[in-house]
Amino acid sequence: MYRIAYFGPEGTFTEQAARYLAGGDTHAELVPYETIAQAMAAVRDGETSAACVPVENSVEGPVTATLDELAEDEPLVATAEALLPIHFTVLAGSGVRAEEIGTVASHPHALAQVRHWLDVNLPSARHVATSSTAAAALAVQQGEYDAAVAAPVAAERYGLPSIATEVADVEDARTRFLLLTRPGTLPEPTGCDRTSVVAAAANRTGALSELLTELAFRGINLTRLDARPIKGGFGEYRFFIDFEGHVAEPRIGDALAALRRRCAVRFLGSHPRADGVRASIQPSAGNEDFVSAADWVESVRRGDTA
Ligand SMILES: O=C(O)C(=O)C[C@]1(C(=O)O)C=C[C@@H](O)C=C1
Repeated sequence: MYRIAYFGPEGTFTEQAARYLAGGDTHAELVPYETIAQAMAAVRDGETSAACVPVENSVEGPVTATLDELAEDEPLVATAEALLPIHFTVLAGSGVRAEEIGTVASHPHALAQVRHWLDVNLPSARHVATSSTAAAALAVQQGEYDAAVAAPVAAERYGLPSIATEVADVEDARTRFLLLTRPGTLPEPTGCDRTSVVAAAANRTGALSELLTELAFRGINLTRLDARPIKGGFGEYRFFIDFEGHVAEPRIGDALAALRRRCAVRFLGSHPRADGVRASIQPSAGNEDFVSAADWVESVRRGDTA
């Protein structure tokens, strides 16, 4: 049985992403964990084969708990990703009328995505952060709070009436989710891939710029750059860098080796992009250019300088 841990409880957006990523695998068992750290520990400990967690949202940016967990402990790699449109449903406790709502609970990322809507529609409600959107729905069901901002599936799951649907301050808001496994066989390159690393750039002038220049020199397009503090070293950061391409490609392998020469790098995976965008290749920076240049160096070494 293929077991996938996910950031739960039941009814989170992450559960929807995990179902999508499980695809047609009817043998996949989805197992909820209360925190992102616990879902990732489950795959590290071998309790599950994979973990599904959110990594970035188009409105609120990185999911820092996921980034920090990826940089620490046993390495995990992303083998697939999902991109979900994010529209919220506002759920009220049974018998609670909209004008009586004094508390509204949700995951901080969700509250941030509907701040304007809440200011206009529930101006006197106090915002309460919960571990996930579904945890907020559960708390409302148990009478702890008056309302929750949650995924549409949570209404049915927790039997709560919705007072508003399709709620989102920013149209087209999306969250990207990763399917993480212990390191092993990589997915095949498709031409529309994303590679992720975390690099501990030295704390000195130009260190980050040198890393980015290695990628720029090879015509590699970045898709994300986030800095997270290294705990216990005030002012020291590690950099999460996502870029187009797959480690199996010569140009990406060359870039990774260059990053590795400069600082400690943890590889976080190469996998197909959910949006299907093809990697842009700059003139003289294609895989065949890297291969033929390396062949030429080999021929020079053999004494064949023609
Ligand atoms: O709480 C949930 O439902 C989640 O799956 C987490 C999460 C997030 O971390 O961004 C996922 C999607 C939404 O953007 C809001 C919350």
